Amino acid sequence: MVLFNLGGPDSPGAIKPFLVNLFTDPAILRVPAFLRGALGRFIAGRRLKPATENYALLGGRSPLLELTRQQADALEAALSGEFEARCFVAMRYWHPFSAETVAEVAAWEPDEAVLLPLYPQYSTTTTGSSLDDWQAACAAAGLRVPATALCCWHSDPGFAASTAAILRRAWEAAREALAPDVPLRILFSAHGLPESIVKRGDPYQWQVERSVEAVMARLGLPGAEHRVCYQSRATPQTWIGPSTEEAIGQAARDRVAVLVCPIAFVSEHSETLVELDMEYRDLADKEGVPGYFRVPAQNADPDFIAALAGLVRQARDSGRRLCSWAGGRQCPKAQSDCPHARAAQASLTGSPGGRRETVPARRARGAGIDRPARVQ
Ligand SMILES: C=CC1=C(C)c2cc3[nH]c(cc4nc(cc5[nH]c(cc1n2)c(C)c5CCC(=O)O)C(CCC(=O)O)=C4C)c(C)c3C=C
Ligand SMILES: [Fe+2]
Ligand SMILES: [Fe+2]
Repeated sequence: MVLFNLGGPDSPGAIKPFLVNLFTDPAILRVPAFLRGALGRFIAGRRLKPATENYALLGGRSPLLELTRQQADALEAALSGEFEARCFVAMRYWHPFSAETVAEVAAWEPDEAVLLPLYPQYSTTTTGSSLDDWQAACAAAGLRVPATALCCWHSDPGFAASTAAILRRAWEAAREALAPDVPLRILFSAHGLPESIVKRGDPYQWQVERSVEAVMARLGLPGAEHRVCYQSRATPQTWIGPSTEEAIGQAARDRVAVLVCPIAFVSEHSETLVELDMEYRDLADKEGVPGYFRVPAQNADPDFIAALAGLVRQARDSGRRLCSWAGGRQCPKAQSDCPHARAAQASLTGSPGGRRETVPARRARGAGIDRPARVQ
């Protein structure tokens, strides 16, 4: 298995190159290639001060890698009795980059790979970018291994149930802390996206809404009031809304307390620990919201890890059905399975799928896993 996430700086000196990597990604900065380098570095420079201040509050570094490694270890342990599996981590904008992880994977010589982006909802800016990067790193290293990518698991029952259980515990703690006559509203806060990206067909917002429905259906609190909102606007363009700040302002006007539940992040990092726990809490105090509570991210919660293990089992049983967002079409609502389970199969496996081929079989026909060139 390979778990993908965005990555975060591991020291104050890493913040600038991390931001440059992020803002020069063509999936994030959609301008002609000849402009992207200079413009991306300019935007990264503008973001450096606030990002540095945020990471300083976390000791100068992001906890994301450590928490993702804990998830990887827990997932490996959860599947250990069933098949020989190792779980690797690849980050998009800071170490370990895909190229580094491809080298590790190649050295282990697996029969097959399950690619599991730790983004429940598909966005071209996250899952799409990570899988493209992985594919490019595999091609550069000559790694050919049958791979299944789990691209959209926004409504997976295990994900929804484990999230609902964590939310339920937080709801009960919040209710105990509040006076009985103060209403409590759940704010599902997802990372925002520029509106233009959604208009061009990115299914992320639609999938966020499906996740919220799936969690609410399992929460066991009929009538609990909830809203969806979007945080972490990082550029001056129009982003999808309402923003989490607006939702907090509305809660103040409605005189209701809020329980903020991250719905697009499955680990703690700067956008939960700083933005949600510090900035938005301060805003809620300032606006006079009668109570502010936050649902913890899943991290290595055992039920969540069991859900990931279920996804991996499903992927292995699927006959290597690949799922990749190709062509910018919206997920058709009627389709319960992932709607873009087509084109990437050939590109990731080098074959149109079908029976799994083992490492010895590939070697026998001279097409074994090539050892990658030295990784930078
Ligand atoms: C145009 C900019 C950005 C888009 C689009 C975007 C989408 C997006 N991001 C996540 C999850 C994470 N983002 C993280 C950090 C981060 N993201 C942006 C910008 C965009 N993200 C910036 C500039 C940063 C750096 C931090 C900062 O400057 O505030 C992180 C990791 C942070 C950490 O502490 O490790 C995650 C995770 C999602 C899910 C998403 C779209 C769906
Ligand atoms: Fe998909
Ligand atoms: Fe982000």
